[in-house]
Amino acid sequence: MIKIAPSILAADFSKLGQEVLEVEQAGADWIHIDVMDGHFVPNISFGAVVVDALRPLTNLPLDVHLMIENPDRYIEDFANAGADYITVHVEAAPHLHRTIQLIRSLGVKPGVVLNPHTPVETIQHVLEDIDLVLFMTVNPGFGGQKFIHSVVPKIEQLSQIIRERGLDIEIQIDGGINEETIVPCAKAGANVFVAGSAIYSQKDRAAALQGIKQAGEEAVV
Ligand SMILES: O=C(CO)[C@@H](O)[C@H](O)COP(=O)(O)O
Ligand SMILES: [Fe+2]
Repeated sequence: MIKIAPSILAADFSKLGQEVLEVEQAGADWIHIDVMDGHFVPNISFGAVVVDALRPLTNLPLDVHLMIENPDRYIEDFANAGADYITVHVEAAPHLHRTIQLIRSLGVKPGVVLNPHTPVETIQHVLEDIDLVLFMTVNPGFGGQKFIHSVVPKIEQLSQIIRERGLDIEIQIDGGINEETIVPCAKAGANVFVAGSAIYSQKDRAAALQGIKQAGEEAVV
């Protein structure tokens, strides 16, 4: 089953609640929340107060993508704010088991994120401990960037490892996802897709979201 997680980074922040409800009605499966600190990535977005504000509005899973240094310092804030998934970059988490255990101990599903050039081998020792792997298909920091195709073999590599080890891990893709780019990723085994500009920049967000989802579902039949 293909899940779509609209990224609110591309939404109109002056009416964020409405923007979330609109994609929920359009059939969104999760809400993707991009947290940027201006250090790990060259951009600043928002913090846990936004998760806290959105939590009462929707029952959809809130998927928090932390693009920050020292993620351990802020994980409790995001858990208390109501995050369902918290994903941390392996490039920013040198004590990865500790970080994953912290997320799990707070009742939140842990995930790890790989930048486009970071090898799958870097997470092979934590796969038994996580619920989600997020492959970046752009360099993190901004919405609206071009999809990097050379990530697709990494998705295939992880899918094979997951099959061999009999694990239950969601494979999420983030960056430049649209009706075309979802196809090779879904074929490679990914099942959760973040889409920011491809949904929020469209007048008919419902048609955009459903078009992307349908393209993903058709790719795997
Ligand atoms: O994490 C990030 C960017 O760092 C993403 O979640 C973007 O927000 C996705 O935007 P599009 O590439 O779909 O416009
Ligand atoms: Fe993201």
